[in-house]
Amino acid sequence: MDLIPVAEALQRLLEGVGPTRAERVPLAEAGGRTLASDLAATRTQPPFSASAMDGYAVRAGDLANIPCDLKVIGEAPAGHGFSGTVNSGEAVRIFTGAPLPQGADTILIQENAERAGDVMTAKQGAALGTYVRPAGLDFDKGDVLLKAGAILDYRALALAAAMNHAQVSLRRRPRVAVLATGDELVEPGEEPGPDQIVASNQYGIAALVEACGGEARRLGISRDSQTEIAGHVREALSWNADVLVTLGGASVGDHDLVQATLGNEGMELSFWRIAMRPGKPLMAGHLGPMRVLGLPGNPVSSLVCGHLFLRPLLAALLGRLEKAERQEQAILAAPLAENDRRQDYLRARLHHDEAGVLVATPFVQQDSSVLSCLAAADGLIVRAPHAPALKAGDTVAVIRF
Ligand SMILES: Nc1nc2c(c(=O)[nH]1)N[C@H]1C(S)=C(S)[C@@H](COP(=O)(O)OP(=O)(O)OC[C@H]3O[C@@H](n4cnc5c(N)ncnc54)[C@H](O)[C@@H]3O)O[C@H]1N2
Ligand code: MOO
Repeated sequence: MDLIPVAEALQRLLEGVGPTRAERVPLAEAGGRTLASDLAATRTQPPFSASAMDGYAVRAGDLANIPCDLKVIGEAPAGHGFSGTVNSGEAVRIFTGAPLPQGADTILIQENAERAGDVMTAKQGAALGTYVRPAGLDFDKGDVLLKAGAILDYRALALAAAMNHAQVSLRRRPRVAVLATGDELVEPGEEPGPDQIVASNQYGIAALVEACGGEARRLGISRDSQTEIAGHVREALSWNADVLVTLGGASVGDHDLVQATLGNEGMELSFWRIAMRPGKPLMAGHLGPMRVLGLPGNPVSSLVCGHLFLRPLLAALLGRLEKAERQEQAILAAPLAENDRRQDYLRARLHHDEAGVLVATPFVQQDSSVLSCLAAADGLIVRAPHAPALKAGDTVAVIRF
């Protein structure tokens, strides 16, 4: 069977994936989540012309000849506007955030004024409108400032609050069940038998899911038994998982039972085996409404495939605005041999040289079981199938973690 190009696999994976349903969530619980609909301002901000500094509300025309004396006729702290009018020759003591009184058009900061009783001496002039924030400087009622699909990061969250939304309509977090498979695996903290290793991927994938706005549920480790794997698949279905991610058992060995088991459970296979390294045995399908992403067992293969496929799948389920992987150009620090038919993803350190140019240094060790290099890498060098040999100083495409 031919290996499928990465771009085609990604396109097929995302085909027909729509966003999860919307739910109303209190703003305090909305951080990091995704808006389901556009958010418009319910009020104008600032709602009135306001002072941007502590000082005196004056008429700019009164400051034509400096120094000059103005009569202080009242005070306007934030939250308590002055109700009178500032006429020529008058000033109001004002504080940052207070509404600009009627008649005044300019703020003279207190550093440029001297006060004696109810007389203020202006020591410097101020151009018309200085330190006045006009009403609507930030936004007007009805302005759509956050779009459906935007992530409510700390900045967007503050803006939603300023727009006076106590609740927001968000996409339900996609549910992702994560199943590790293999007789050789034990959970971290357990004592492995003589032929066993500690399983790692399920923790990495679950963390990736949470970081991408999903809700992860680790189903534990299934032995290499069709009955046991099937039991976990049903568990994922009864949890109403949007996605089941299986780890391992995806290749061609006698004990690689995941695909066959899923097939017996009714999974429709979308594709299997991708022209990429690591990650060749990646598999995708769906079992009723539940998408299935079968990742290879090698830890680096699982996590690189998670980065390249699971992240965009979660973005699509959340209806997020930015889905495409951003590639950058970097200068190679070491030569690379000609590539074979699989698109290569090489773990690399990235840094900026003295001239500010991005430099990529591939790790010598690229075995797909070596997690330490993945954790130390800043990104991946991407090499197209059959890319020619490169020397140090040549340009490569990179993606950052
Ligand atoms: N004859 C062939 N053999 C293999 C091929 C092939 O095309 N022909 N493909 C190789 C490639 S590429 C990969 S990648 C691996 C992936 O195979 P599986 O997805 O079936 O993974 P396993 O065999 O179950 O495990 C591979 C490796 O990873 C370890 N593993 C599994 N799960 C975990 C986990 N949760 N945490 C940590 N480590 C895990 C497992 O012990 C194995 O060492 O197949 C090649 N073989
Ligand atoms: O594709 Mo496997 O993921 O090379 O190691």
